[in-house]
Amino acid sequence: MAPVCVLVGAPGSGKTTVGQALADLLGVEFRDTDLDIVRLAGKPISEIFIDEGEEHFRTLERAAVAAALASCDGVLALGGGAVLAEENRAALVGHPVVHLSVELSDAVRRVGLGAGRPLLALNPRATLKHLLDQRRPLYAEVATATVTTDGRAPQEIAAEIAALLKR
Ligand SMILES: Nc1ncnc2c1ncn2[C@@H]1O[C@H](COP(=O)(O)OP(=O)(O)O)[C@@H](O)[C@H]1O
Ligand SMILES: O=C(O)C1=C[C@@H](OP(=O)(O)O)[C@@H](O)[C@H](O)C1
Ligand SMILES: [Mg+2]
Repeated sequence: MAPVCVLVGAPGSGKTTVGQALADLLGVEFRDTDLDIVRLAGKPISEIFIDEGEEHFRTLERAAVAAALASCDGVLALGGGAVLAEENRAALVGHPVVHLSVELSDAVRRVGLGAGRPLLALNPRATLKHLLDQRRPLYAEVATATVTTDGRAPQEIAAEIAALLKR
């Protein structure tokens, strides 16, 4: 069992939204490692960061990525920081991985004040700029395809990915 598509990209690139739209379009399961972590921990990600810290969240995330890659046969969205771990990047080799690319202005507009995203709680724009600079090479490293999301509707992006997967 393996996902038909794994979505990676920065916070606000639309992994969760486009992932759900793509799963609906393909008639397959939608899985999101953030939702798996929240369900297992029994609390929101912001509370995991407050109570146990980011390192603990990353440990839960590595386990969630490994479990989802082994058990999901639909569309799988990862959290934006999953690619930071070498273990996760290695686990993605051989899977169809789509990088949803987003420029700073659209990402800022979409995440707003960063509600629910603890890393963006303090200064969303500056933090997102830093995250994008740091992570763009990592998203590119794991991706087998890149799809631009700026100024485009989730349905349109999902349709482009569906067409890519048919090739
Ligand atoms: N292509 C898009 N155009 C406009 N808004 C979008 C788009 N994709 C996502 N959004 C909105 O941006 C916010 C973040 O989207 P989300 O899917 O949670 O991103 P991610 O999972 O990559 O962090 C949500 O409010 C969502 O409705
Ligand atoms: O970029 C990150 O490090 C994070 C992104 C979030 O997911 P989204 O990319 O779906 O917002 C979530 O996993 C957590 O808040 C950490
Ligand atoms: Mg998400």
